[in-house]
Amino acid sequence: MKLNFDPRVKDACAQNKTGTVGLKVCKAVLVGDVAVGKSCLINRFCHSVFDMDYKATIGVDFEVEKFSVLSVPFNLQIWDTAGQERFKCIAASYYRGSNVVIVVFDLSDIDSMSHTPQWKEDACKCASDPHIFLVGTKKDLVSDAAFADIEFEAMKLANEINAEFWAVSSKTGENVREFFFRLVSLTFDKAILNELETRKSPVAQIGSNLISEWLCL
Ligand SMILES: Nc1nc2c(ncn2[C@@H]2O[C@H](COP(=O)(O)OP(=O)(O)OP(=O)(O)O)[C@@H](O)[C@H]2O)c(=O)[nH]1
Repeated sequence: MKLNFDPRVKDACAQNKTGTVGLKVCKAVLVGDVAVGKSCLINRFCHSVFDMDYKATIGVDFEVEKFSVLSVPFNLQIWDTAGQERFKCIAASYYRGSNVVIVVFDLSDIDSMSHTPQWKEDACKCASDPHIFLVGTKKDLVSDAAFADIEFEAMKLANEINAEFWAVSSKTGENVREFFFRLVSLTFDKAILNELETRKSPVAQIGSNLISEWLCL
């Protein structure tokens, strides 16, 4: 899959012979109703597996995927939260500092889509200017005709909550890698552009360390 990067980001990375652009870390959090398929989406991407049996997430789970993007190391932290009401408080304490909020719903359960604006609002309260994705799962369960209607509604909703819409299936793997690679390229771009911005500003320097490095952006 071909990833598109901002030309300034490409230049900065191409000139990074001395490794001055260090490790970038991105925190992504998945939120959404019970059993919409959050854990399956992560397991499909991180471990290439799919399990038909439902095992509820207790509180939160966590995975790290390591990439090299344009020769710069990039770690994607993926936080899987529980959809069950009784774990909501625990899960919410892990939203803090997220760079990406992935609001998940089940394409075969329209109710789960109607709850996504609330999930988004709760998660974004503690996130830091995050990219927002609206992800419809279980695409394999809906017919093409039904999908066309749901897609129309989902795009409208995505527009309202400032999100990018993706439809995926963790069962077949459709769009899963494409979705995560898109997420990685967007957040990598943003991290590098932030760093370039910070470098331009003399007040942003503490001794010889850049604030962005100090903050691990
Ligand atoms: N057919 C189909 N089933 C799926 C898909 N993704 C998940 N499922 C099923 O949906 C059920 C719930 O999936 P999970 O990933 O555990 O859901 P969750 O959102 O993490 O649930 P909580 O941990 O309770 O919040 C499981 O039985 C999965 O096998 C999919 O793409 N297609």
